[in-house]
Amino acid sequence: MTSNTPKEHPVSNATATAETKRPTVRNPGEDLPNQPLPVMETRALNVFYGDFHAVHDVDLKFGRHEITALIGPSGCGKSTVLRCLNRMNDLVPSARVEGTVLYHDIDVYGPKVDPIEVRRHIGMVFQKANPFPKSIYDNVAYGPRVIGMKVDSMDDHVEQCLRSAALWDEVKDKLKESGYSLSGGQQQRLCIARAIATKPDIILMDEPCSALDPIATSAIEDLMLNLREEYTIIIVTHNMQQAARVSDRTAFFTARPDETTGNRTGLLVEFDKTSKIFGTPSDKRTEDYISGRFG
Ligand SMILES: Nc1ncnc2c1ncn2[C@@H]1O[C@H](COP(=O)(O)OP(=O)(O)OP(=O)(O)O)[C@@H](O)[C@H]1O
Repeated sequence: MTSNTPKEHPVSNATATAETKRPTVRNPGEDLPNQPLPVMETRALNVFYGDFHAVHDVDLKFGRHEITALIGPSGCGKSTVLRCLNRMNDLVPSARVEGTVLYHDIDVYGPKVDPIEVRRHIGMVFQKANPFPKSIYDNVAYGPRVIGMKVDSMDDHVEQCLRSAALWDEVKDKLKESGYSLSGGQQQRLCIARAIATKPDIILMDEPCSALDPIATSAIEDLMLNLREEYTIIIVTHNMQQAARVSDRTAFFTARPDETTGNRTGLLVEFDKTSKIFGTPSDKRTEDYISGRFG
């Protein structure tokens, strides 16, 4: 991210050595500070598509090495908020962002910030697995090569990324085969390996399991809990059980219709520890949603 960007940002994957990794994976919500120690933050985030006000005044803090789930009914702006975090909305011509998005106190929409660099630090995994039409090996090696990332051995790096994505044992004998030859769940893990290959700090996941069966979903959820030891993860999910199973904190959004136009603008209702949101939410709208009375 231009000269403003710290070269060695504090939670860089590159600095996570074997000694600094925690020996066991903690359970979601375990050992959680009351307030997140934010890696990323939105302040009064508003998003418009043309004249349509899609998201209103979102203030959120995403804690380091935590999984934050964004939940809420369809159209409340979860994906829109997620895409603002790594400037993916720049690719939508009608999209306009107001407010502030901070990454390690750097304004990601600042005039000197390069969106490509933002996306290098803040990777993304999409709803539908989208491997490149390349070999399994090249899917992982592509990003590091394109950005000229220095690695001692690309073979070792590819292996490490595939191991981190819990895919190595299944593909180590067919690295030259196409990424398309894998099952849907394996393709999604390949996309996760690809996302971490450029050593991001944060991984955004937009409904990463919605196209997967329960077994593949379970594998991705286990993987997320492991990845959280090194990365900060922000996930959009429609699956409330999934949010409850994997996330440390949950943000519940809803959509409020405009009285004159009827357009529905998304807003953040409540953000708290996941155990609180699913146990004793503070807002009736959250309670209605998680108990299935609405949405
Ligand atoms: N590219 C776009 N152009 C115009 N409007 C958009 C665009 N993307 C999203 N919207 C609108 O913005 C609002 C929020 O959409 P968004 O996809 O962020 O919600 P969501 O909560 O993620 O929904 P879902 O759960 O159905 O995926 C919706 O009204 C949607 O129609």
